[in-house]
Amino acid sequence: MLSSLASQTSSQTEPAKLTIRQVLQRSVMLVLQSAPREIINLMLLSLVSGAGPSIALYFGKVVIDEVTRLLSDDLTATALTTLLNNQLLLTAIAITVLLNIAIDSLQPIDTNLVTALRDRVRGSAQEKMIEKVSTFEDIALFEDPKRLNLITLTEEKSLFKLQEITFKLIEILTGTLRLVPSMLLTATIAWWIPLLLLTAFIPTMHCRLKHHDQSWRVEEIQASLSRQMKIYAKVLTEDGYAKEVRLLSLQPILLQRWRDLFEQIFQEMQRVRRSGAIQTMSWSLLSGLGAAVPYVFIILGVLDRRYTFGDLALFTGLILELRNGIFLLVYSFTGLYDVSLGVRPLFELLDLQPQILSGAKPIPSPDRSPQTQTNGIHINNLSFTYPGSEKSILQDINLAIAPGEMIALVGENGAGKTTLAKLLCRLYDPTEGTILWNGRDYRDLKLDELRSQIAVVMQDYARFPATLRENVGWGDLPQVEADPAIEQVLEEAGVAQLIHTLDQGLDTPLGKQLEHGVDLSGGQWQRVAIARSLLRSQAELLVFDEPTAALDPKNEHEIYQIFRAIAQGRMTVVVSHRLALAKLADRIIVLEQGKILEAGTHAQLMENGHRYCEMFTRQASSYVTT
Ligand SMILES: Nc1ncnc2c1ncn2[C@@H]1O[C@H](COP(=O)(O)OP(=O)(O)OP(=O)(O)O)[C@@H](O)[C@H]1O
Repeated sequence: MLSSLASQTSSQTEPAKLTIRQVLQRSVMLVLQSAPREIINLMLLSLVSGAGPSIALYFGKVVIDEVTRLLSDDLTATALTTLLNNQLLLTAIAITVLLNIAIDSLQPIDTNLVTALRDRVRGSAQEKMIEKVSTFEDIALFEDPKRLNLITLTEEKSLFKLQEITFKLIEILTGTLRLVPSMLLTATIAWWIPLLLLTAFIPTMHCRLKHHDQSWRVEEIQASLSRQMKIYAKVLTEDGYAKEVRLLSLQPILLQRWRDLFEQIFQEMQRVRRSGAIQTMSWSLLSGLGAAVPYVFIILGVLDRRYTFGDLALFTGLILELRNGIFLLVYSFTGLYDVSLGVRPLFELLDLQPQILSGAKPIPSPDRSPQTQTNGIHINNLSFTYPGSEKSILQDINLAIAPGEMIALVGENGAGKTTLAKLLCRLYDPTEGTILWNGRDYRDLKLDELRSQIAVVMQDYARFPATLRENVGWGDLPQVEADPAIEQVLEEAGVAQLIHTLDQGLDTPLGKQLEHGVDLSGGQWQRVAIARSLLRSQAELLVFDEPTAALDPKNEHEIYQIFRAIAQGRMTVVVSHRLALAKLADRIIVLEQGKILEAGTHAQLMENGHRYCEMFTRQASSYVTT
């Protein structure tokens, strides 16, 4: 029943597949919002570059006809005088020359605008994507392969394709402006010519659309392969893995896996590309033949003296222009379809709705009435299954944390301790049951208010590639410039000396990724993470998940005292395998396979002689023997 509920809730947030029309509409809106000025300027330019060639062709015909007419008359004056005296010829030449100059000289402006447009659109789409992913409250976004594939497709395809959509739209505009005058002029030769040319392109168009569909389906299917490739590339190239990859000589095997995946993706794409190219080529022959018919028709017309030489130059130029226009439009339209398929993941990602939603109610103050049972945190009948998983991790947990109480969660690896800590921070919601804060359901509370009341040191705490000041100050943003407060928490966490040993003190960049960045030892990083949580002095709940894992036993003891001191008057949950730390707690909760096995003070549990006593005795003896 639990699993069906989990799969039901995860399917509720499945993004609805958007139609190509919806993708196009949203892409156009996004492009217009990102770069309105560039779009207007490009449209004006398209007017000139689109309609210009046909107009130039028409005036070219006027020149040829006028020259032919003049040649058929007996010329008495010199050629130059004849030309200078002929108003029509001069005007037609001037317009043709000016149009050609305009078309050529606008090219650099066009390139400039297109580049600016591309950068703006990419920047704006990327910003939307980063904002969405980073503000998505649901941590499960990073644990669901389908959603991870969506992020990969967006990063690797959509952002590029969105830029292309812009160019395709401009191309379509230019193509249409190019097509309309040439179509009208061609129809003056014979009405069936534009129709014939258009019809001849239909199979090519159909074939290209089908090909794009097939290629995109292959890309979608291969998104998970491409994500695997990224994972291997990451392991091979990032510093977090560098030492062990070298020590274990993993490069050949991982590189081979990367190559195999690349080859698999490449071969499949090649197969689709090859079949698409063959089909499109075959149908292009038909459209080529379609263009030959009107060409022959015009030559016959000139031989029959129905058309002038000017007509011959105009009509052959026009047919070429028309064919190019149709060609451009067909390729732009089918390309537009292709890029819309590629942009779709971006909008699907933007449409994703988190399951963790903020409530509307503020954090309630403790109830001052005597004998109240509501204050503090109450976990009632809580069960939990990770989204997309079938396995129940926590079952029927009932636990109350009184104001000011410190509890320790202990148990074997995989017992569910970290999971319970994450639920207390509302990184997930329980699958069944509730967590109450001063009597009010977590889900009803304003999420930012709730989170501001919690200070956390996670098992996999973040090592921000930022300065020491930021690594601590981001624990409580308003205090990021408050040097005395930052210095004090560094002191409490036992790393005050860092300020003096690092070249730039608090403003020293930490982490080797940063220029002039300094790396810290594992224990120093952990203390910086502890200092970060200590800065959040207003927090009512402290959650420490293995906060001393990287500390040496001598210093660990000093940290225990700090925890005890800062836990005074606040609710504290410590997850630890170090039972000496658990011993400090007011109450110890032993978890086993997702259930509470026993609970009580250290003395009570030792007296019970069950699991905790066993674990403590084993650990104490191993400390003695080592
Ligand atoms: N994001 C996740 N998605 C699915 N299953 C998960 C996820 N995180 C943890 N689990 C599973 O939940 C179970 C409990 O994990 P948890 O980290 O809560 O255990 P723990 O008691 O903290 O263990 P440890 O002492 O090793 O830290 C494990 O079986 C683990 O495989």
